[in-house]
Amino acid sequence: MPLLMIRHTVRRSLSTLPPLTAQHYDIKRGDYSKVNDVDIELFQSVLGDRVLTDPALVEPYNVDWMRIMRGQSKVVLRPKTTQEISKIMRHCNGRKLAVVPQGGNTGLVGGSVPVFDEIIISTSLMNNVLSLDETAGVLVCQSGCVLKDLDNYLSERNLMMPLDLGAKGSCQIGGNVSTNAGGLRLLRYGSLHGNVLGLEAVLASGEVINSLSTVRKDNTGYDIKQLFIGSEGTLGIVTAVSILTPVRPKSVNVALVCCDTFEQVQSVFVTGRKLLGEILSAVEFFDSSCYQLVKKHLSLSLPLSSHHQFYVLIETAGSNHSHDEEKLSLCLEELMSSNVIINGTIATDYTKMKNIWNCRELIAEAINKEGVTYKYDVSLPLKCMYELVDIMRERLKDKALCVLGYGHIGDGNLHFNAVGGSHSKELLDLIEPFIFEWTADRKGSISAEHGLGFKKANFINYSKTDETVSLMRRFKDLLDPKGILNPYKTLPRIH
Ligand SMILES: O=C(O)CC[C@@H](O)C(=O)O
Ligand SMILES: [Zn+2]
Repeated sequence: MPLLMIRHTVRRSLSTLPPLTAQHYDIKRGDYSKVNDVDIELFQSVLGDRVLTDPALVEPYNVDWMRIMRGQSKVVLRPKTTQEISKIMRHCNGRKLAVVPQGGNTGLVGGSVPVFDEIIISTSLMNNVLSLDETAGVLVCQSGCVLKDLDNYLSERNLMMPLDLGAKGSCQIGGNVSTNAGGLRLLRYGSLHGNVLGLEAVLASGEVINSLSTVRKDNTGYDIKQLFIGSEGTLGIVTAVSILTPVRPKSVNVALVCCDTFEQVQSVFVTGRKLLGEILSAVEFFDSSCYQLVKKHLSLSLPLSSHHQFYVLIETAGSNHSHDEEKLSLCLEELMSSNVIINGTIATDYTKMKNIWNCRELIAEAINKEGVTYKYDVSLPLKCMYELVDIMRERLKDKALCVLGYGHIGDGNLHFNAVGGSHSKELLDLIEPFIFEWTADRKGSISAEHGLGFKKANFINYSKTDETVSLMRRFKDLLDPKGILNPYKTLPRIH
């Protein structure tokens, strides 16, 4: 029996330009069958009226959050149970019908929407909490639970999700796990590879792999769940997750500081780590262009003047409010007296704290309102992280409306965004493959946390060796021999 039914909320983007379809990408449809009436009848026999074929209802599932990619799926399936997914997959595999699993559809690399007419399997109705062990702090839930709903549920029990991201109001835990989402507190709580204790997944054949362990230590051979974390729905459909839930901190403090140079931003991080130690829970940075866009599109009241080059958000999470606040104040004083920061403010109440976080968390939303965005999410050594933005700003001058850099400085993760007035091949060619080469030359990763999806799949070799990609293909062939699960994604496309 489910313990709780939770609500599903949807984040919408307001961009109005028509998204690109497969024709724009010069890629061929795979050798898959087309959905026919007999297939629809079979789906209806399993799901009843949870089969959508009305084009108006299917449309939102075909278009990604950024509204830059559109698939042409004719059918959306909305299962509620693992067994229903298993039956659907058995049929699709037998008929060689391609499918795309979809959670909250908040991905940024085109991984969650169809490219051609893949059947969309939405996990939105799989939103039950299955168990919570409050003593061990282990939650087990279906994959369609919305991240924020889970966190709210846990907060009533003084626990929290180890993961937090801007899309928390719509993204689903199954999507988070499938894409190995990083987010805002990885610095403190670590990645999903460490926090997920177990999962359940349905393979292309319909076989259910129950690896839903709830123990912290399980050293019984190959750790199969790790293969599904970050596989972007290409190896199986994650249907349930078992995850660690840390104790919710009693005291949270947030400061925003501003700097003139990126060297100073790095010093904020180094000093913060040294002086705040174990209570440091997030260090995020954004440049002045981000701040300007947030101001322009979201009319937030900005806590500091908008004329500085860089802003750094520092969060502490601990158990003793006055002690933590004092430590944070001392840290800011030290940064001021050593001329690392120009100004800074500490939020003294929840509203101010939320306002500072909004300035950071809503950057992606503000950028989306500006125009067609070329998004890159790279891991780089801290010392050369912003150099990339400077180089790109020079390279794209006169071609891009706006160039922005922000990200999770504590994780060495830069989000580089360039905004154009419309879809522009010229702009794209100036960015790619240059940005991947530059990143690979510095031993970075071409995807720190967003995944490869459709957009970055063909560039995997900048971050993985031929032998590794070949091994990935062998895993794919083993688990999905007909290649029906999320085709055209993650692995490089062979034309
Ligand atoms: O928009 C982006 O490039 C990053 C989105 C997200 O990962 C964030 O950190 O806000
Ligand atoms: Zn991010």
